[in-house]
Amino acid sequence: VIPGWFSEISPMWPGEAHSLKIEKILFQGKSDYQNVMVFQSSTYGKVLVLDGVIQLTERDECAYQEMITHLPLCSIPNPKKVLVIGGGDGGVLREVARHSSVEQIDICEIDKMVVDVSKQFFPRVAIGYEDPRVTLNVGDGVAFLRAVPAGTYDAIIVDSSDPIGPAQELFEKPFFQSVANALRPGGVVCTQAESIWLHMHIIEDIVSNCHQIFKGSVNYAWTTVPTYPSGVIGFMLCSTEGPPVDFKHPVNPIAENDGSKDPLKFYNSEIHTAAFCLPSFAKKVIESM
Ligand SMILES: NCCCCCc1nc2ccccc2[nH]1
Repeated sequence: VIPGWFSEISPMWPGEAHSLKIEKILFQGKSDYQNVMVFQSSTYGKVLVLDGVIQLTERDECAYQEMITHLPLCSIPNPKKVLVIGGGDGGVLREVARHSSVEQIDICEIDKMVVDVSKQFFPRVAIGYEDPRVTLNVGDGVAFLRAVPAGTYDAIIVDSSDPIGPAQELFEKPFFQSVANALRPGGVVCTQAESIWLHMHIIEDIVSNCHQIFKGSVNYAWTTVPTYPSGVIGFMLCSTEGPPVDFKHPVNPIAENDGSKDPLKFYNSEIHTAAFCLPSFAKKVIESM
């Protein structure tokens, strides 16, 4: 441990640890589910850490929040009802709210402390909660989805942490099945799907489960987030049987400057299409299934 530095040590990336210089620790707490910490870094703004793993930094959260949201929502013509599982920081809500066709935004986050800490320390991320279309449910996403009537949502975004800790069940087959049930025909899901540099085996399992459950299209996309180990993180994009969804060519363009307080910083239609281009070592696993 280097004094004055935070190192992100986790069994999710053995033998490596991304480090950020700490200016000041702003919050440390333990919720019913995990350790929660916020610190002011010297070059990435404020940083949110759960159980020692960086969830977001002010400097680069735009890449993750914009891509996990607009890859699915720009792939269907007229999203109206959207569900967010996880995403308690509010960043995905901020991005969903940019879509004027959306009428209802439900979110199910298990840890109230994440919501409260984000509102206190990350107001430009938690601004998503201010949209009148948003309903917050504090609880387990697995139970929430079991209670959702079949075919309710046009899109579901699973902004989870990793399969170590409270999000473990969000990577298992029964959960994917409950997501498929909650989507309308031709509805879409986008999930946080790890790193092709670090987690090809986890990705292989996720892609296999998705092919068994989602009878529309199944695609893997990825983006760059400098403060995530390996510098990249990916997304599973799937659609249920019904009107075909071509994830690679957005049908529903989002204005790159939609007049909101914080305009898009990362997503655009070219990077949407590019996100599905994979290096050969990943392509041969993912696209051969
Ligand atoms: N909203 C949570 C995003 C994920 C945060 C935790 C995390 N950090 C990662 C780095 C590389 C691959 C997967 C990762 N998962």
